[in-house]
Amino acid sequence: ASVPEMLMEQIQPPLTTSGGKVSVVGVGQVGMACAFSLLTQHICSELALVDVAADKLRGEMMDLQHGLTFLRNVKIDANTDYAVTAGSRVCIVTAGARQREGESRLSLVQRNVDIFKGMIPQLVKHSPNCILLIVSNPVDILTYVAWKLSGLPKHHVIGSGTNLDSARFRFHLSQKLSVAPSSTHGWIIGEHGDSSVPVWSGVNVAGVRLRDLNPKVGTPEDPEKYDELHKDVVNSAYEIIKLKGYTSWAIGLSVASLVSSIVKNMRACYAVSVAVQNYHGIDKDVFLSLPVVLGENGVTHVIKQTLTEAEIAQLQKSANTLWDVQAGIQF
Ligand SMILES: NC(=O)c1ccc[n+]([C@@H]2O[C@H](COP(=O)([O-])OP(=O)(O)OC[C@H]3O[C@@H](n4cnc5c(N)ncnc54)[C@H](O)[C@@H]3O)[C@@H](O)[C@H]2O)c1
Ligand SMILES: O=C1N[C@](c2ccsc2)(c2cccc(Nc3ccc(F)cc3)n2)CC(O)=C1Sc1ccccc1Cl
Repeated sequence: ASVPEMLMEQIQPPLTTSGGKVSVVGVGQVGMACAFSLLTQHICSELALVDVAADKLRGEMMDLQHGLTFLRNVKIDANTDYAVTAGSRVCIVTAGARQREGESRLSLVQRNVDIFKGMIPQLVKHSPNCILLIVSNPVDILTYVAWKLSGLPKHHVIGSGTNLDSARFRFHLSQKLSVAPSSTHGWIIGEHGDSSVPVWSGVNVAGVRLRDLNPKVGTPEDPEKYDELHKDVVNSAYEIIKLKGYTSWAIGLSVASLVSSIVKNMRACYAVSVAVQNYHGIDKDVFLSLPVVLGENGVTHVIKQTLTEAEIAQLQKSANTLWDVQAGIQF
């Protein structure tokens, strides 16, 4: 008899799949930060990695596997073949071409569309009921592209959107108030990145709105310059790129938080990129960030914020800009 046969008596064959499988496509800086955050926060019971760079892919898989002694047992697998992702609850997409020096957004979009054409149908073929979570940039446009290529219902496709923007905003607010970031609340919505929209009416600590304490909060006339907090969100993104060349830890943690709400059906609220046609007077078929409820079947509710005319105008301007870029895409 073999050692395993002498060691243990099999009662029944163990299942080869679990209910908590998550796949990450793209094992670059962002993808690996997502993977590490998922593992160390015990969010998934299975993790599959995919990339075109076969050696890096295998190296990252082995390196994570060797840390399992210090974690709960997670089945970690990796392959350039998408079959490795079969049965995933969530597929996180961080793969993509990086913007070249001076490259136009449309050019970068088309290069990423061409990458998505080979990726998205494969993910859906192996996990037809998965939630697609797009991180690759430009994230709002690529979330629309992923939805178009996937054939999935819109509420099964989300982009990380302004989840990271909001997290950075809450951090900067926490530093100004000397209160923990988890207790300083503020929602940034709309287009991810330079044109995001801070909803100042909702900025609060323990339900006390800063606008009720000082109506000038968020306006250029504010002597305490709270409006600088939104500028800091954008500036810090550029500063990190200048300092370390990429961003990883905050986006990895923010993505893991989104995945946690989905796989554990927590129904927590996040500002993520969703199909926004017919919300706030937006008539274009685009994806922008709004506060939504995330559960195991994806987006179950959109929170109906009261926005100012200026905020709505910014959303509609972004919707038109994205629609113009989307019109130029060769699917
Ligand atoms: N949404 C956000 O808030 C946010 C924040 C940070 C970064 N990002 C975006 O995340 C993306 C990844 O950033 P990064 O720093 O990890 O880039 P990276 O270059 O380090 O990693 C990209 C990975 O994608 C892989 N890849 C390329 N083509 C592929 C394909 N066809 N199939 C599978 N894998 C493929 C590459 O081999 C590489 O490992 C970028 O688009 C970046 O702009 C988004
Ligand atoms: O923290 C980042 N880093 C990135 C980055 C990561 C690796 S190389 C560049 C970043 C940083 C700064 C600008 C920028 N612009 C951009 C626009 C469209 C694209 F398709 C790709 C990148 N992107 C990618 C990205 O989306 C972020 S969040 C971010 C960016 C700009 C403004 C506000 C926020 Cl919250």
